[in-house]
Amino acid sequence: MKPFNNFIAGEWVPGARTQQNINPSDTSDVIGEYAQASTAQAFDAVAAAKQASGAWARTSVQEKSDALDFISRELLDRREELGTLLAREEGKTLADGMGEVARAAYIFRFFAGEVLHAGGELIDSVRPNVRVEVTREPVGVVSIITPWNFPIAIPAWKIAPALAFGNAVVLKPAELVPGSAWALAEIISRAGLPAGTFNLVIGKGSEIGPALIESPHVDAITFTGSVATGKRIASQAVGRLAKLQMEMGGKNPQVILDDADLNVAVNVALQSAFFQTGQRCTASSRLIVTDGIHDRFVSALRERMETLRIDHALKAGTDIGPVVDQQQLDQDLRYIEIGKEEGANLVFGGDRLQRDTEGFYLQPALFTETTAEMRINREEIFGPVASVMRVKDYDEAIAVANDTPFGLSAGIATTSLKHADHFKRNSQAGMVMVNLPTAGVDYHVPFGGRKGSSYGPREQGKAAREFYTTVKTSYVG
Ligand SMILES: NC(=O)C1=CN([C@@H]2O[C@H](COP(=O)(O)OP(=O)(O)OC[C@H]3O[C@@H](n4cnc5c(N)ncnc54)[C@H](OP(=O)(O)O)[C@@H]3O)[C@@H](O)[C@H]2O)C=CC1
Ligand SMILES: O=C(O)CCC(=O)C(=O)O
Repeated sequence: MKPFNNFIAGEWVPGARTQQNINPSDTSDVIGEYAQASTAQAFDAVAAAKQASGAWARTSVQEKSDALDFISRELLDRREELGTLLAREEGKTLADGMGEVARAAYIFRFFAGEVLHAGGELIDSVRPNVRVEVTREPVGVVSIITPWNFPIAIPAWKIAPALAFGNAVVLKPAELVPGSAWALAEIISRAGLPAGTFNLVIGKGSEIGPALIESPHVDAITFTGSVATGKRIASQAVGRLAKLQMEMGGKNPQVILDDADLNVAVNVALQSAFFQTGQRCTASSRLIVTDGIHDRFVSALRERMETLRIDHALKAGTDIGPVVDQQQLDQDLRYIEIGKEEGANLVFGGDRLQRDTEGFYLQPALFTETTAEMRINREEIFGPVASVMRVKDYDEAIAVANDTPFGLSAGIATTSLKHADHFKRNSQAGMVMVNLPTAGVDYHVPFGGRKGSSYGPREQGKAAREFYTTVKTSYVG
């Protein structure tokens, strides 16, 4: 099998070794051999980006916009092929894989437009005969470190604005899912960028990550992943004052009030907690339900859970694919045991499932009679495991919802305008959903959270400009 190589300084470069990319729906299916970059190669990629950054920054906005548009079109044209690859390597369903590729395409299209809107401000000075210009310049070299759960959308929503605003890039995708990132890199390699503007290094974060964080040539680091890795990266980057943006975990609440439409409530809970195997930082794992609807809600949710088809990600009719790998499956099963030991009532699921192919299949699990202090309600599991907390009224619901070290996304199911409005204003989360799942966001508006979930400027939409540019104020006499 011919390996898929790194892309450094405009060349496809073999790594120090290779690693197999395995399908979590069928562990006998090897998707490909992917290069593993050495530390020296990671430094080479940073050096190449440093060298190229000036040329790309000076490239006309028309050429920048055309390049991003080219990438967008090809992603859209190939959404089925790339969606299949994504579903094969990550385990989300084909529909979700194709949806994610389309989302990546629309992100590139959005930033192809943003390139043309970049501009500054002309402001009257407080002094006579002086003019003030506020402009934005590229930050320089951006290291992009991404997780496995959105193998093409997350790289896209970091690469597209980085390039749109004139930066050079080094991408390090999660080692579990190099295929989608490689395919995206291959498209970018044909988009007409000067050599070195975009670089891909595939490999283990603990080995090549430090080069992308500690090199003095790296001006900014954008990371999505776990809190533990985020904190490690922050401590390495802040010492040399690199610009930093981090999206990390969540423990997102979904509030269900007595006055909710039961169907809506069950749909949002089912979607947010279990679809895409609960492997979304925006998934809701804490279902906070008021007393008057509690029993009806639990029984209706349970009934719907029984109908879910957990199977091979590429099989027609599959609702939920496998967990991404053995390590994540072990973590999910461990938390299910912890929940039981803590005295929570496992009303449905939680079992390992056997299917026609050998994969990491897990029946989504629902706990009831849980309390806010339980570890299953405080720690991010990142799997299809949700717990119901019974509360007496809205006031208790919002207090419980906010009682978490995280603050990414929060949802409420209600028909009360008063409660919906109060929740929007008082939820301590970066994103609030009313009668919608906590997961599944638009690509053209700000994305990010508060507290332990996020650090640094927001991602996506117009807000992305803040991280990928630096402001200059010029005074002209
Ligand atoms: N808030 C958000 O937007 C999101 C948050 N997440 C969170 O991410 C976690 C799951 O993703 P996962 O990929 O396991 O997260 P990790 O934090 O383990 O990994 C994220 C990325 O960081 C890399 N990495 C690991 N160690 C280092 C290091 N020392 N230096 C530099 N890079 C490093 C990883 O590489 P490698 O793969 O090679 O280890 C990977 O590319 C969950 O906790 C989830 O909540 C996930 C998606 C979105
Ligand atoms: O919910 C979404 O659409 C995005 C979620 C996300 O970025 C994540 O889970 O990593």
